[in-house]
Order: sequence, then structure tokens, then C-alpha cells
Amino acid sequence: MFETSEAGANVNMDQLKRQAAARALEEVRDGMQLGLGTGSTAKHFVELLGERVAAGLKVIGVPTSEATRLDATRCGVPLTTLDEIDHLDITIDGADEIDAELNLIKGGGGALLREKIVAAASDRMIVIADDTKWVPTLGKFPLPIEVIPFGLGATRRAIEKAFAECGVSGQMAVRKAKGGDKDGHVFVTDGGHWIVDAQLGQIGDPARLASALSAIPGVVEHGLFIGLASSAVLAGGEGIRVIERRKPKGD
Ligand SMILES: O=C[C@H](O)[C@H](O)[C@H](O)COP(=O)(O)O
Repeated sequence: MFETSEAGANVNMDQLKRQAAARALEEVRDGMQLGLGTGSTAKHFVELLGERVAAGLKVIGVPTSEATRLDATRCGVPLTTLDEIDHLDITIDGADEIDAELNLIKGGGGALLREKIVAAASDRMIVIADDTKWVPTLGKFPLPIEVIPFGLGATRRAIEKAFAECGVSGQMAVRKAKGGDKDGHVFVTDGGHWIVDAQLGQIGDPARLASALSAIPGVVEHGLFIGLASSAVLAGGEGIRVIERRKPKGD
């Protein structure tokens, strides 16, 4: 389904992200419990949601990172936790790559663990992105794998074995922090873990790789989101495209 965008072909990437966020906001109704994603696109959503809250919309959100918690608080969006409520209506989040089955790579910003917990607790997950994130095959974006620092050598060997079994290969690197006083140090997630980024190029069978990685003890979580997204809102120079997942979540 295509919708006309008011923006012409010259819109910049940030405007496209905001347009996708604005389109997703149309799905939000009074009284909803929302999962709030992380990243530059999700940040637009939180800001736009804050404007609606200021105008009287009643919603409550669960942030997927400390960064989003700060943004939501700054924007006046009321927050809760998954301990205080029993489900979420919609999670709205960005992605690093999206394929035609709405499988995703996420975690470029390091928030994959909380993002996956929140998405899995939601009735629907709407992915918002500029259309450069739409890919024929996942894998050009380095796959983030969140690991426990203890025994990392053994975990890396187990990951390499899983890669070989799933027909993929590529270099792995422990993520370093960028900017601020943590520049050059190991990046530490909100959960206190590290991230290994794997340059795989192409992932032929993302579901198989997701299962293989999940079975490794030192792997806390990975950035393959399989069967979690219900729809994707992609903004490009030609307008906004909304893609629905063929099978409802949970099937
Ligand atoms: O950990 C970060 C998240 O998975 C983000 O949703 C993802 O990296 C996309 O971020 P952005 O909207 O900044 O491209």
C-alpha cells in the first residue's frame, strides 16, 4: 500500500524518519500502552508522541533503553514497566535492516535486548524507518550479538561454529564506544553486557541463525528479530509505504 507524502524527492533522511514516525503515530489511540523504541527514528516518534500527550492524549509507555527513558521523560510521556502492566498494545521502533518477510536486524544502537523483550510483550510491533533500511537479504549491516564478557573466547568459538552450520561467515569485533569520555572503551549495554558485531554480508536463513545463536550459553541476545514485526512504515522520496506482515504475530 502506498500513501502520498507531502515531501518531495529532496527531503533529507531525518525528515523521512520523522514522516515514518508521524505515520505510525496515527495508529495510537487513547488509553494505549506503548513500547517505545530506541534510535534516531524512534526518537522522532517519542517527540511527536510527547506533543500529542501535551494536547491531551492518554497513553503510557515502556522505554527500551535508558536513552529513550530520558527522551520520553523530557517529552512528558508517562512511563511504566513490564512489571506494572501485563501487556503492551503496540511497540514502535526503528531497525537497521528490514526484509520482505519483515525480519529485522536491530541493535545498531545497542538496545536489542530490551527492544526484543518489549516487542515480544506487545500485541503489535510497527517498525519505522527511512526506505534505505529495506533490503532484499539481511546481513550487510553487521549483526549485533549481545554477550556476557565472562568466557568470551569460548562464546566466540561457539558463535563461529553456529555461523558455519548456518552457511555464513565473517569477521567479528567487540563493539567500542564512540564519543564522550567512553570513546575507545568497550561499549557496555544497558544490561551491563558487551556486543560483538558480525560482518556476515548475507544471511540466507535468518530464522535458522537466530535459533542457533539463541542456543549458545554466553549469548544473551542477538539482533535478528524474526516474526516480531507486524508492519513496517517506510518513508522515501516517493512517499510512505506501509507493509503488513503476511502472517499475524504469533502464527
Ligand atoms: O539498538 C538500536 C535499535 O535497534 C535501533 O532501532 C536501530 O539501530 C535503528 O536506529 P536508527 O533509527 O537510529 O537508524
